[in-house]
Amino acid sequence: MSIVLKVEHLSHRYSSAWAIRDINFEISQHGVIGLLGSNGAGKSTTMNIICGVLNQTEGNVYINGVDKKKNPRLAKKQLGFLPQTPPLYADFTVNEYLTYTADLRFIEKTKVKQSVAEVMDRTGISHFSSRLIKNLSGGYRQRVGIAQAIIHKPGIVILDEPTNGLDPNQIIEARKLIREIAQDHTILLSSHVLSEINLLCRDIIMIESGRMVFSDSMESFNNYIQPNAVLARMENPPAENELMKIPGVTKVQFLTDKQYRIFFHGNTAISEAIIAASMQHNWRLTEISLERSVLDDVFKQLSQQA
Ligand SMILES: Nc1ncnc2c1ncn2[C@@H]1O[C@H](COP(=O)(O)OP(=O)(O)OP(=O)(O)O)[C@@H](O)[C@H]1O
Repeated sequence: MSIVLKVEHLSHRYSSAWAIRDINFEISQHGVIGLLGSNGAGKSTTMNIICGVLNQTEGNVYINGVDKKKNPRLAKKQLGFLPQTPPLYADFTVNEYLTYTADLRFIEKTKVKQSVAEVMDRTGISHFSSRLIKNLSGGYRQRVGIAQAIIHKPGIVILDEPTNGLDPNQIIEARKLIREIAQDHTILLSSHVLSEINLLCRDIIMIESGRMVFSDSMESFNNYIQPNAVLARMENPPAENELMKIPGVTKVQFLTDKQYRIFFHGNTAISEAIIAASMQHNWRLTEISLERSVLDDVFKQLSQQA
């Protein structure tokens, strides 16, 4: 299987401080790969280097086998990029902007019109072709941003926090579009939200404080990370101190007057204990599920296991 993106011993230093140190990974097939890390972990720095916006201090990036340092123009031809702030021109119409980006991407003059029409269709923005970008909603602007990233049909598409700042409906639409695009592109997508990566990605690369702390399939990540909270709903809800009496429970958070996040320590049979207590005291438990998405705890677990 051919390797679409290879990152080798990548490090970067801004003035005196290192932002990333010795990042290594390979991506070799279609689908979405998640780059997870908290704010300031080094996601944008890594992506900006891969895309040629920033030159690394150390290490190498190969796109479809092409060394980005030695042959940047050829490497960048095979890559599409949506930075955290989409590079849109507010006073252009969608059609004008995409025609301009087609030109920047060296699409042959005779094929520009067709490429713009195709990409607008692909990203669901054809009906806004003549609208000024400044008059589009956030969700549609993001679609235009994704359209410019795939107009030249690159092998790999880099999306830096693509759902950040969108409202819940726009997030659902953006995820749907990303899944569709992933059918014939490899996508590297960054986020600081674990549930986002969990929903969209096949594989996960996790960085923290500039270091890579995990790289494997989403499935192994979920098996590796021990759950440490339970989400529960009770129709006859007990007081916090009643729940704290269950062995292993360390903290109780009220989400609504009937819903709780119950943190526990080292006991995966906690659900059984909560169910038993609910039966005994008639709390009328109607929903219960294990939660793995509290990012700070994930980092803590990974650094303890490293
Ligand atoms: N231009 C810069 N000059 C100096 N330091 C920088 C610069 N850009 C980023 N940094 C620092 O490098 C580290 C990594 O930042 P980076 O933006 O790559 O993280 P991130 O994971 O993308 O975070 P966020 O999700 O907040 O964008 C941070 O400590 C940040 O403060």
